[in-house]
Amino acid sequence: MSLVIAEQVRKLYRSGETEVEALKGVSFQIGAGSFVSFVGPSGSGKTTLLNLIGCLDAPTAGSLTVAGTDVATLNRTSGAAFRGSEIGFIFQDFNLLPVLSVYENIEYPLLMIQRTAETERRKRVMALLEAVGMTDQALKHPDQISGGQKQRVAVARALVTNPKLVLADEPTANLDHATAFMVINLMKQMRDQFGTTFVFSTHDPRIVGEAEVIHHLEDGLLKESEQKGDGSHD
Ligand SMILES: Nc1ncnc2c1ncn2[C@@H]1O[C@H](COP(=O)(O)OP(=O)(O)OP(=O)(O)O)[C@@H](O)[C@H]1O
Repeated sequence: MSLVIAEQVRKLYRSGETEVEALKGVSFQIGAGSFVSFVGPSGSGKTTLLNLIGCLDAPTAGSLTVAGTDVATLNRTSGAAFRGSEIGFIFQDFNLLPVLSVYENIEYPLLMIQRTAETERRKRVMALLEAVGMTDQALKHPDQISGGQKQRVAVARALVTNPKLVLADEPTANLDHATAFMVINLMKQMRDQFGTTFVFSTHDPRIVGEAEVIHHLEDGLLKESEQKGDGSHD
């Protein structure tokens, strides 16, 4: 079953007289429960594509379906509700709130987006803290933990709403190689444990090999797609 279906997706940015065609017609499908990477040089369109899949922006042409919803049918309000229930986000600069503890950062989407009751919130946050190995750091604040630990917290926060899809734009850009490798493998473990589909972008050839499906973007076009092994998992 495909969670994301893109057909001839184009994105044109206009500012004044200038036009940039960031995506020039890309087609692909992302299977539910898969671990996928978009790789390509700077300016190839990775962020643009992840923003479209994340319903943060709309395609100029073509069709894009995410979790059964044609993203063109979403407006500002329904788009926000859709993202809140179906999609988790991980960012390269972690985006943790400095005034909140590790526990509160993970809990935040449940309060702000899903308005979950307290007992259920506690249950979910504790389970995610455990899953990402951060239980003993729960009361610390972001400035008291390492970059790798911050990204672990961000992975937990992305998963706490139980989304079908987690999107990570260059999640390892601010991490050294060993830590980058650990974070990517944590994401893979989370896919195994929760069945969540993970899609990340990178231009780091050292970690891209960890993905099971690799889409190569170049100048707004999909040049090649590789599937490693049989793509199946338990
Ligand atoms: N908001 C925007 N307005 C105008 N042009 C844009 C905008 N966002 C991106 N672009 C252009 O679209 C193209 C693709 O950019 P995009 O950020 O998607 O690439 P990328 O592969 O993510 O690059 P990087 O690895 O450097 O983040 C580039 O030419 C970029 O300058």
